[in-house]
Amino acid sequence: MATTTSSVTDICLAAQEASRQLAATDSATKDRALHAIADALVARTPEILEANGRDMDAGRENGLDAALLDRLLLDADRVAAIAAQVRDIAALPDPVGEVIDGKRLPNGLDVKKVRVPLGVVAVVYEARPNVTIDAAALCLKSGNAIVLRGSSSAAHSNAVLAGIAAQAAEEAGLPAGTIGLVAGGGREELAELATQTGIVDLIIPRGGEGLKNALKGVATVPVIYAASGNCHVFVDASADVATAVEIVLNAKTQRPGVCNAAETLLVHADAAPAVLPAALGALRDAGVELRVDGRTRALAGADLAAGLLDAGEEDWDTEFLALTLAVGVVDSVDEAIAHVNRHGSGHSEAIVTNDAAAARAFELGVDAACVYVNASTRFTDGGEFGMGAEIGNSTQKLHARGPIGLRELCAFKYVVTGDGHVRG
Ligand SMILES: NC(=O)C1=CN([C@@H]2O[C@H](COP(=O)(O)OP(=O)(O)OC[C@H]3O[C@@H](n4cnc5c(N)ncnc54)[C@H](OP(=O)(O)O)[C@@H]3O)[C@@H](O)[C@H]2O)C=CC1
Ligand SMILES: N[C@@H](CCC(=O)OP(=O)(O)O)C(=O)O
Repeated sequence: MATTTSSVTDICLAAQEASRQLAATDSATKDRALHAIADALVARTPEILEANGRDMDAGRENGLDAALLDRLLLDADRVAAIAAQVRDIAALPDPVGEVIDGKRLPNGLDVKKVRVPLGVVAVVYEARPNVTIDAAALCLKSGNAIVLRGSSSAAHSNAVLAGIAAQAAEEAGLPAGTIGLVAGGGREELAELATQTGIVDLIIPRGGEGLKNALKGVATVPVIYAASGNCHVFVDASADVATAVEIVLNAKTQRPGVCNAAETLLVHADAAPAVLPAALGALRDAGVELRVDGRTRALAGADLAAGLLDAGEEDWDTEFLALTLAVGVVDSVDEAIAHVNRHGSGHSEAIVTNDAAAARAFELGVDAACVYVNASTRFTDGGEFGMGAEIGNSTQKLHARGPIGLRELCAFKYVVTGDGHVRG
């Protein structure tokens, strides 16, 4: 069963014990466990919804806004979708044992580079209960034990979800400790988890810059940050106006509260007279608050100008996570790249262009996990990338970048086979 009363160290030690067995567990057993989890989630939906109802009541009492409540909410359809995602993960190829590289040395030694699980993965995440199951399923499939630490706002939902998953996994033959949940205390659990040196192999904090900063000073175990997304859409001089409007509208409004939503629109000065009135009009009609620089205001037209706010310097650095967008005009692709690299958070960046050279310059120049050419930033997602799901989107460069899926939850080892070889 998922543990909620043991100490953080006890939960991590149990996970470590489990991880040793999981690393050698065959694909069929892992897939059977994943299907058992999916079945149990569907069968025990009323229990999940009852627990989620308690989190929702507390969220309303604590004044969580509508977007956060929607993120927290589960209903029967959402539980069914979570279960379906677990089955999708089961259907993916097992990354463990995959030979990434191999060669026969001149001395006859056979050297294979083989994908292996990391061991124990700890995940700290926001008040989105589906992450409990997505993360557990990805870790299980990749042969890792997981220690979960969700938001206290989702504590009841997470306890039931993790409990169901842990029980189903154990009944399907996986070791106790495969799925652990830390949920007994407050934020100090983060430091406890992040200092389990020699027990936890990786911690993934999925959340905002506050979480990232809280970890930075204390973590002694390896960390992959799945942090904030200050994402941009740059409309180049050659862009088609209708395409540009559609992409920026999608990137900003399709789900404004997520990490891959756009927060700034940059427009090339040569395209601005045509693009800005169309884009700003569409964004305004979609309810977006627009914070603009002086050049944007001058080109917006009288009809739109009255509703525009002036952008302050801090707006270029702000992840609004809401229907708010900063808008500016730049004179070149290079200026756009420089702006993105200065203000972006290394998450997802898009260029809209019909010029191959501009696209190439943006691809090469922008330092981010995902660079889009003529597509919305909203695609940064493990599910959308065909990875089944994601633990989060890494905003750092080592060892994973962008969606963290099965392969990113693995390391590798060299398996070297000889025939009585000794080194002379
Ligand atoms: N790159 C990615 O994959 C993703 C990034 N995000 C980013 O997350 C942010 C939105 O999420 P938000 O709701 O703000 O999540 P938070 O960052 O506030 O919280 C996430 C988790 O971290 C904990 N936490 C937060 N701050 C601290 C701290 N100082 N010390 C210890 N624990 C802490 C929270 O605990 P508790 O709630 O109990 O306080 C929660 O479990 C956005 O910036 C978004 O871009 C979101 C999803 C995916
Ligand atoms: N990658 C996911 C978004 C992840 C995310 O940002 O989640 P959250 O901040 O909890 O709403 C998607 O594209 O839907």
